[in-house]
Formats: sequence, C-alpha cells, structure tokens
Amino acid sequence: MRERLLATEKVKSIDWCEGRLRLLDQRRLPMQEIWQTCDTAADVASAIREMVVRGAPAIGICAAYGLAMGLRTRLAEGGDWRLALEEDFRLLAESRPTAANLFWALRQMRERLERLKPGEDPLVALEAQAASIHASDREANLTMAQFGLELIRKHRGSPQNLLTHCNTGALASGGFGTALGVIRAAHLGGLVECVYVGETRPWLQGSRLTAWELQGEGVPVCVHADSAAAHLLKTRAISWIIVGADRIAANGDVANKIGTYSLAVLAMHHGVRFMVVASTSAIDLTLESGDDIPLEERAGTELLEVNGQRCAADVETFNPVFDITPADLIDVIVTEKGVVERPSTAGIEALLSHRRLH
Ligand SMILES: CSC[C@H]1O[C@H](OP(=O)(O)O)[C@H](O)[C@@H]1O
Repeated sequence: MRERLLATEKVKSIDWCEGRLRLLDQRRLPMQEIWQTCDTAADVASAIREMVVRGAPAIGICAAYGLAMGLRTRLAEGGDWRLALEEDFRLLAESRPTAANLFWALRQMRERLERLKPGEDPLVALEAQAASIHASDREANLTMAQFGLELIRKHRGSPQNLLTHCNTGALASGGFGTALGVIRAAHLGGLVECVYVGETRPWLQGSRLTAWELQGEGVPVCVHADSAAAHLLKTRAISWIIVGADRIAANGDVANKIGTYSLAVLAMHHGVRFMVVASTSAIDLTLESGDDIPLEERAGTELLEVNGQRCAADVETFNPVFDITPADLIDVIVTEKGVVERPSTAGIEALLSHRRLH
C-alpha cells in the first residue's frame, strides 16, 4: 500500500528550495493555484496567521522552515544571533494558538540549536532539521494511512461510506494527509463507496480543499452542508467518521475543527465508528484534558463575509474555529506509533512508551 500511495501523490502545498519557502495559497483554492514566496520568519508567521497555509502539521513544518530563514537573517545581521532569533521564535509561536504541531516543531528546532557542536554551522543544522520535520511528517502519514486502512478493513471488508470534516490532506500536512491519508488508502484498497465531506464553515476547508484533493484522484466525494450531518447520518449508511486533530490532551480529548464535537455526538447516537488520525507530535502531555487546550477564535468578519458579501453589519459573533471532542466519544486514535482504542490517559501513555495495553 505504501508504494500505491506514493504513486498517487499529486498535491504539494509546501516547497522549500534553496533557502526559500513557497506556499500554495490555500485561500485561493480550488479556483486559483497561486504560490506565495516567504523569505523571512515574519513572512511565514503572517502566512500561518492569514491561513495562506493551514492544517496543524503543515503549520509546524512551515514554522520550522521559517525559523531556518530567520536564522539566516540574524547571522547576516551580525551580533548575538541567538538572542535575535528569540524574536523569530516568538513571532512564529504567536501565529496561531491551537495546533500542537506548531509548538512541537519550534521545540525541535530549539533543541537542535542546543545540540550544536563547536564549529558546527547553525544554518546547515536548522535547515536540515526543518527538512527532517517535513520528511518525517510525510512518512508518518504513510504509516497512519496503513494503520487506518486495516481498522476499516477489519470492521468491514466491503466498499462503504466514510465521512470526514475540514481538510486533513496533503494541503494540511507534509504529504498525503492524516485522516485524508487513511481515506486515500481506503480508496486504493477498494473500501470506499463515497466520501462525504462537510463544507466546514466558515473557511470551507471541506468543500474547497478536501473535495478538490479527492476529485483530483478520482475518489467519489459528496459535499454536504455542516448542518446536514445529522440528517445524513440518519438517512445514509455511514460506517466511519474520520477526522484529524490539532491537539490531543493526555487523556485523549481532541481539539479539532469546529463541528468535530457535534459529529462525534452524532456518531455515538447513530452507531457510527469515530476515528481520529494524528501523529504523536499532536499529543500534548502537559495538558491533562481538553479543557486546557487553547481554542482559537477568529474575526467575526470571517463568519459574516461570504463571497465578498456581508451577511450582517455590526453584529456580535461567536467564531471559535476549534472545539473539543471528549475521549469517550472517540473509538480509536491512529498515530504513526500505533493505535489507541477507546483512548484514555493510560492508553496514550502506553502508546508513547510503546507498551501494549492488552
Ligand atoms: C492534518 S490535521 C489539520 C487540522 O487543521 C485544521 O484546522 P485549520 O484548517 O484551521 O488549520 C483542522 O482542524 C484539521 O483537522
């Protein structure tokens, strides 16, 4: 399956070439494929904040490259580059608050700097570390795709309807995607009748990005309004809801795109299995439960403007872009290190220490 997935790879949203980062502007997809060039850490922080690039793993990868570019600038300025680089760490860390991968990637870069040997070129070291974060995310997605495929096959070995939310594909990661990587593998394995995709208001990551990725690979896809999910689960036979994660607390609670929590409640009510797919870089053991995960709220204008039309003026808005799905609503969390059925603190600990629970 690994080779078959590699053969299908079409979408690439992050391009690192000769010390410069180019990003496929996801705000313009699917109607326009426009690439934006970032030359500095500030450019990358802005691209993350403005959603040029989005998706927890992709945000972490870009922050790593942004820090490498920041170091190049600081070295050219002369003086105490370590002190000056702290500004770049801060800019990138403040770009968005929820995705654990952002802070995990920045920590990886900081630890690489702390391991510098006397005489070692810091720029070479950081650029290599950023490339390694990118490559290992892509590799983790290939591994998770196969783990997820086996869970789907074990549950039912025939073509079935799957439902996903937001975009967790190649656009949101270093390649192939997390939840969408599992769905890609299920399609290649002949187990997909149709993939139902929620539009994912207000940024429409589902109807704009996921539908575009799946259509491009001939995967049967059906877009529905977020508010249609309950009726869809009541009237059509959906076997799995498969989503990504921006941050997973120590007890298995999951922060993900707004609307994920309601899908998990609906899954429980309708007897649909609920799978979360995320690499262990999304797990934040410093947080006991999902109650501690910072949930980003974005400007009300993102809610009130549709296709350039204002829906209402000067009205109060409630626009959190993430919510928390409690672990007891999740059947399984798939990571690159293995799967955790009925996630719990003990299950997460066993996964990370490679201990088998049963
Ligand atoms: C591969 S997980 C991507 C994750 O990020 C999305 O949020 P956003 O588009 O706001 O960055 C969504 O929560 C996805 O599950």
